[in-house]
Amino acid sequence: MMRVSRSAMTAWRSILQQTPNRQSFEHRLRAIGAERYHDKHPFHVMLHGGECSLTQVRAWVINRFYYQSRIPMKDAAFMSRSDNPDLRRAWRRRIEDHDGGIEEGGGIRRWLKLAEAVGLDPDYVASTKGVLAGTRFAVDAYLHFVREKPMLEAVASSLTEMFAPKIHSDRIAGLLKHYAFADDRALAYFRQRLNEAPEEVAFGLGYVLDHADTLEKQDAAASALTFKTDVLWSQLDTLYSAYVTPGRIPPGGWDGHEAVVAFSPDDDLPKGQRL
Ligand SMILES: O=C(O)c1cc(C(=O)O)c2c(n1)C(=O)C(=O)c1cc(C(=O)O)[nH]c1-2
Repeated sequence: MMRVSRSAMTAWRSILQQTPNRQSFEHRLRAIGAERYHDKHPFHVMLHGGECSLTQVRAWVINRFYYQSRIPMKDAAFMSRSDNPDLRRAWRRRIEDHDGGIEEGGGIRRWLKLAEAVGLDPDYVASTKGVLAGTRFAVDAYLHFVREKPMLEAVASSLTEMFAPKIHSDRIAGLLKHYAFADDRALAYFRQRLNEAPEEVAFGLGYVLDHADTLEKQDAAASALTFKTDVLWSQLDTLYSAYVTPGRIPPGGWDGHEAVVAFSPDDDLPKGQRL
């Protein structure tokens, strides 16, 4: 029988440990979403289950706009750091998705259609006045992360999008079922994301799996994705604290009345708590 020395065994074990397995790494990334993605946040459970008052829906639309508005800024920041034309070419459609062309607009304009549908002045929403400080802090942290961290981590932080199609489908179904304002025009943002996100995810995931070629890099990428789940969760925590129980709106936050321009059919419904 061939004898293997203890030192050879140790060397072999360490080689095995340092050789990252692509499949198990992808599994590890997906497990982060299964455990921490914001579909599980109580605010989303309320929103999709028809438990939010219209005021709470409006607060969400106002605050979430801040995230929308910063996404193309973070993508532009990302592109500005890359000297690789192939990477920039693949990435630039993200900016087009959100900004669109002059005539048709993109995701930002579609979000403002949602703002109109819930009876808010879209100019107010676009101004980002009334956005909670906690929302700004969380979203700005994402922007800084993508500006400053290694490219691998910057791409990995976008991978929460792997979990977004399910939340967008659940949201379309939930809003249509429970809220009179919800129609195709109001929900166009989410339907369009269902078309856009899969290609972005395929590219981002491929990039991360290719470039995380050591255990150390895999750990860094997993931490980046975890950080991003925190960014998303924190936005909903601050919203919940301000507009759900006990409804403590901090200084500077939308007061529940400003910029409400149109009576929405949902104003009539005796749903949940109203501010
Ligand atoms: O509705 C959602 O829950 C949700 C989540 C996320 C996400 O997981 O970051 C994005 C979006 N929507 C989205 O619409 C979007 O365009 C988007 C871009 C990104 C990103 O990090 O680059 N995330 C998301």
